[in-house]
Amino acid sequence: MKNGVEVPTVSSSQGVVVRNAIKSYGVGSRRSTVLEGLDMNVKRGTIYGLLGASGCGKTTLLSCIVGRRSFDSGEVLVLGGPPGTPESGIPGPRVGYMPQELALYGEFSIKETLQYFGRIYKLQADFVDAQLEFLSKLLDLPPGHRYVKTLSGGQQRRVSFAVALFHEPELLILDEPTVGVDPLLRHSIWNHLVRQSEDHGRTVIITTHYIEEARQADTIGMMRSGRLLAEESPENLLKNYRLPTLEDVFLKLCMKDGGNKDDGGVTLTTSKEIDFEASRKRHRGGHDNMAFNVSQFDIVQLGVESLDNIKSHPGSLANYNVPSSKSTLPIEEGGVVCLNFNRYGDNVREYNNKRANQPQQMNVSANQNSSHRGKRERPATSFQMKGLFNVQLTGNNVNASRTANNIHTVNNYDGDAGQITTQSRSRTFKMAIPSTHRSAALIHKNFMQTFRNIGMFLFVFLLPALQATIFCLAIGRDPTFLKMAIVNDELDPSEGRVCNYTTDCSYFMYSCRYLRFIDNDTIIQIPYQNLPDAIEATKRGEVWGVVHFGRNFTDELMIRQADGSAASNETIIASQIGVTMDFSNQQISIILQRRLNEAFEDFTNDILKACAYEPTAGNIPVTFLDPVYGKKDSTYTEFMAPGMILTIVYFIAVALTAGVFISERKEGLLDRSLVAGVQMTEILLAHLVNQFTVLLGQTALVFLCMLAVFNIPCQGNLVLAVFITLLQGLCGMSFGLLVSSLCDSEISAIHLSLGSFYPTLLLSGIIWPIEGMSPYLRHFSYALPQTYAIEALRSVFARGWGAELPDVYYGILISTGWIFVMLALSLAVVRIRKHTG
Ligand SMILES: Nc1ncnc2c1ncn2[C@@H]1O[C@H](COP(=O)(O)OP(=O)(O)OP(=O)(O)O)[C@@H](O)[C@H]1O
Repeated sequence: MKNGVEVPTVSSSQGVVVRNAIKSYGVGSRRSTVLEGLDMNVKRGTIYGLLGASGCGKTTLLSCIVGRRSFDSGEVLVLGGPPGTPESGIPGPRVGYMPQELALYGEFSIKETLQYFGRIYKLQADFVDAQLEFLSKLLDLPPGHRYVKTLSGGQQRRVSFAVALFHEPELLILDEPTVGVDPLLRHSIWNHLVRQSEDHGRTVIITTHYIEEARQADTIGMMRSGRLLAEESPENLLKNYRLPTLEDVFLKLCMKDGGNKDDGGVTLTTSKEIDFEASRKRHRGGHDNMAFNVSQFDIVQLGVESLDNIKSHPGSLANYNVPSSKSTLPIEEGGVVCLNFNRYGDNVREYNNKRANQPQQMNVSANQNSSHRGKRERPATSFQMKGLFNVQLTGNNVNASRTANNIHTVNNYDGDAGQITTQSRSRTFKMAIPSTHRSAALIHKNFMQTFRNIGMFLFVFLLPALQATIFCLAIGRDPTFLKMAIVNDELDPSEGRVCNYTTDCSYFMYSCRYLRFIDNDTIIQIPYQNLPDAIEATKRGEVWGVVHFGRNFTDELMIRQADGSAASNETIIASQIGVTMDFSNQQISIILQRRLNEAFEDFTNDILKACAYEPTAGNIPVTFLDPVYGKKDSTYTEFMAPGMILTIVYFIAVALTAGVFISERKEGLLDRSLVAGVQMTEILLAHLVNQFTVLLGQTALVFLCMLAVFNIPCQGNLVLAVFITLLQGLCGMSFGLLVSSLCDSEISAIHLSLGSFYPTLLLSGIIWPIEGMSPYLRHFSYALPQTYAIEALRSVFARGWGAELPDVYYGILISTGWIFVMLALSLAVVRIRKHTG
């Protein structure tokens, strides 16, 4: 017992052992317990049928067995070790997992699907082909070239089943494989499973809703409300309860359980099959003759006394069937004694060092019984270990048991790197070195997925350039063809209100001369007879405003010029051009004001020139000389362009990354890949390669569009500008990953992404200068992932600055910092959710 929890006893015949498993979902008041102290024993080489009503916790249990979730408390040993440790071989090719979801890539053909998993398992091509042929017949699969997405639901489930079977794993975990399969095929599937267990010693755990088909299982676990009501052979269940069908037995058990939940009246079986007592006695007696053999992947704990014996009698290792002279670990038919030092960590290190220096070798070969229809490599189950000695001491007794929690150190063989690494078994973060073949398989798969749907690919690839084009066409240009009412009381009605003017130095019809300088592209002049009508038209929204000239405008303007500062109020009023505007649209009002003022400046310049004066003498004395950076007439488009480039690239990366990961998780593909031994780092790496390649193309097109087509000026180093953009793309990918780790569905991911889109857009200085914000908000804004990056890109574009200046390198540093922060947050969320959901 440990902390009141019974320590699972491991024997060579046990495939899966679960003890006192408790699992809840949710937190606080929403917390609900799904598994309530469940015990389970699955013998090796047998079929275990897990039966139970929908929602009783079968899938939860299986996902904990394959290591995709973890129990709140309790123990699980799979193939001799807790999931996630090298002893269990999970994740890895020793297990074949069929989740409840289809877990298939719709764009792949059946053959490509098996080839992909073949690459993950590093299987040889001829083996994959042979298996495809065999399983096609067995499962009545459609031709291999058929795309998964074009198959019927039942056919897709059979392909999913084939994926779990085809690498011939030691342990098959099948979550409702026979759903949607016709009775004939169900029969042949069960026959196959029986052959697998009987002829090849494979262990099968299968859940099904068809209770009667489970008669072919060796053991049946009847589950209800997170507990096993019975765990027996079908024959015993029928015999013990004297009922004709398993369904009747299950019903009876449920009724009994409903009446008295604490006493189901069912005895659960436990297996304690290795008896080391005799060996222990011999061992205590004389230190000499202790000898025991263990079968494959048994974990043996040795007591302190045993270690003392080993230390004081180096030769006594021979007594554990370890001939020290040959420096070979005890192996019998692929069995391995895995000795774990726990309290004696130093001794382990010392001992391991010694062993490592010796040219010892241990061949660990799993699945000796399994047949091989073709040649294949088994990266995790057939390998050579050099100097692996891992001895655990838990007390004075030699026993054959271990717990998940009291093993703090396990030795891990990295098949690809060819190294044994010591790592913590506790819930600490561990970073695995990506394997080349799995990474290559994932990258290949990602590219196939990307290019298979060419229409979608082109849309995604061209989308940023399309958005950039739309931005340049729609944003920042001056409004044109704005209607203004012109009421000119200088015109003579008797002469038909004709607007004549001269271009010489004469004082004649200045109103018409002024109107001539109004930019016709911006303002359309609509003549009105009188001021009230024009004002009414403005109120009705027919024009943006009224330009009004008094009856004696030219004369009064002359008097005003002549009188200078002595001009009377009446003269000033009579000489003004009265403009009454609809100011409801700020941008339009600003542009109208600017154009009317520019027209007046041009008008005075024209008269002064005609009268042989210096034309600019009439201008206001504030003069803007040549700018240090930028152009005097730079547009709003140029101001916004850097922010738009980064926003487009950032949010496309967010959407793509979040979309890929959420759909992979929802469809069960992530679970299937991870159980197959794929590391999260490899999935990330493959996505990075794929996404980054697309990002490079997208960035090139966006820059081409902005700079070459729409002439947005870039004064600085183009490579630096591209680098900042790519960093923001990576930042977006990291945020997408965080979104996918937080959200269960695409809808919630869209909400979160959109929820972050507008604050980012508004707070990052894309639309409006940061300097316009309150000082407090400005601090917050600068902490966002895009603000400094936008400033940096703007400085490169408009000022031509390099990475040595703070405005630029802050952008680079803060983007990089955010990438790491968001990656770390994603991993933290993934780990928390593994334990809570
Ligand atoms: N991620 C989760 N968060 C909260 N509750 C969950 C989660 N996953 C499962 N549950 C709940 O846990 C209970 C057991 O679910 P589980 O999927 O293990 O049942 P099951 O026996 O496999 O059902 P079925 O036969 O229908 O697949 C159900 O009530 C389910 O709603």
